[in-house]
Amino acid sequence: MPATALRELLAILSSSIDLLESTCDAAGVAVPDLHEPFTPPSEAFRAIPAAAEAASLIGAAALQIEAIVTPPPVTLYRIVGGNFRSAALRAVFESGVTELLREAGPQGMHVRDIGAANGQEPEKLARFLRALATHHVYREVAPNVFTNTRISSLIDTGNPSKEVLANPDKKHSGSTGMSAIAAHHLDEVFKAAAFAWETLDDPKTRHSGEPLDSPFCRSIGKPQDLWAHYKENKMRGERFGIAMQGMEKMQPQDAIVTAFPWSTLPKNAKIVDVGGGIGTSCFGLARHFPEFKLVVQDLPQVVKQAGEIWEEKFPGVVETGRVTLQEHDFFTTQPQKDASVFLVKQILHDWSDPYCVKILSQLWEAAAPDTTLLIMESLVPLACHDPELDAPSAIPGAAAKEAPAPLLANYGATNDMSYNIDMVMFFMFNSQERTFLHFQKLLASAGWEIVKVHRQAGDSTFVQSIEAKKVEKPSA
Ligand SMILES: C[S@@+](CC[C@H](N)C(=O)[O-])C[C@H]1O[C@@H](n2cnc3c(N)ncnc32)[C@H](O)[C@@H]1O
Repeated sequence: MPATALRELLAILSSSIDLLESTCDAAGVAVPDLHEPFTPPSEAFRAIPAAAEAASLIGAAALQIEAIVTPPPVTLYRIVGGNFRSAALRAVFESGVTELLREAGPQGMHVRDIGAANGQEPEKLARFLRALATHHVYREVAPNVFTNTRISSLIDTGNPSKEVLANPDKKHSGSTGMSAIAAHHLDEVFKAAAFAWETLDDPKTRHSGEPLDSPFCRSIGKPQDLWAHYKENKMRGERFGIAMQGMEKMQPQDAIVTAFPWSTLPKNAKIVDVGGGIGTSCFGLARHFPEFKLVVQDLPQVVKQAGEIWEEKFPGVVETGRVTLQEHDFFTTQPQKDASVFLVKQILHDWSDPYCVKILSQLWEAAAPDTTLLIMESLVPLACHDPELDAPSAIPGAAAKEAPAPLLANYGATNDMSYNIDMVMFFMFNSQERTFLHFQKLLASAGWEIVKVHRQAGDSTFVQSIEAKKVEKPSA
């Protein structure tokens, strides 16, 4: 009798669990405990490529088995009801429940006591928490008594619950940034998402790539892009700055250091982080390559925030001139003409193709012949095998590792962060994440040629780095 998909998936599951356990045993690292709070060291196993691959296969196989055996309406409603759970998470998160549960410890806290501390209605809290506990975000350890899990602890600001509740606008200060990115997605992105169909249904905005035709603009009821919105809404703007650090936390620690062979550059190389935000990428570079000259460019209000954060993290480094924080609009002439590397991380995904060409053209004008353009973005994989990337001439690293059949080639929902971010880009900016071939064409149109794609060990990250060199600009 031929093996059924279920049996094939079980075989993948079983051999991958064996491999994960033996690899972790050999390396002396543990497979994380779902009930323990998240800590960065608990992710150590994922730095071992074999363990990371085994974990991806386990997740992909388990989710595919689940899709086969679960009643279809239940699976459908996991999608339909995604926003219901987002709303529940926002309610418990914004009312300081995660911090209260951290302080209560592993025995948990009764919703009555949570309500007494945060002023919320205990019964409503219990309903939200239970819905989330069903997905391992929080845990009901006894009737109406909840604790954090590895997942819910990710959005712990780490600050005392009293401070979080008394001063909610400042609660992300000093956090890892994960709480801020989640809060950003649960707030302005969540609301923008609700207007996706209205934007597509409207013939005036259906085919547009203009930022002001985004679902976000529809959600706030005015033609104002996110950056202008943040100038007006200081809390959201500051939260976004901290959220960018959270973005980094979703990737392997110091992913920037392995994103490119930095040590091949001259000791005093100048790295220009274009649209660098508060300079999150440069934190890692500053730590590992103390002789590099780092320039972080962004809009004025972000540069101001960056100044405060750099002073806190690396006191005095800006005064030494090792790190320059520069106000610069990347649609205008690039002032740095002697860059070894133009680092452009998670910028192009904010803009539709015609805008990206403008940004890339400014960099092309300022680049020396040996300047490297390093773009860090998600290279979105197809959900099936990508035959276009089979060609022997394909650029090294262009093709993502694909999962074996009968798994989805992209490892399914265990690897869906790039699709999440792609949706966010549409909601907020009317822009997108791109496939490798899309990037290749886009860069070529602005005079850049991709020479290599650097992928992280195990490729468990959702941000890859695309190395490109300046070539002749195609004639218009
Ligand atoms: C998604 S964030 C990425 C930040 C940073 N590269 C990172 O990965 O942490 C996009 C950044 O682009 C900046 N930005 C938007 N428009 C800009 C412009 N015209 N010139 C320079 N920076 C801009 C925003 O202020 C924001 O910091």
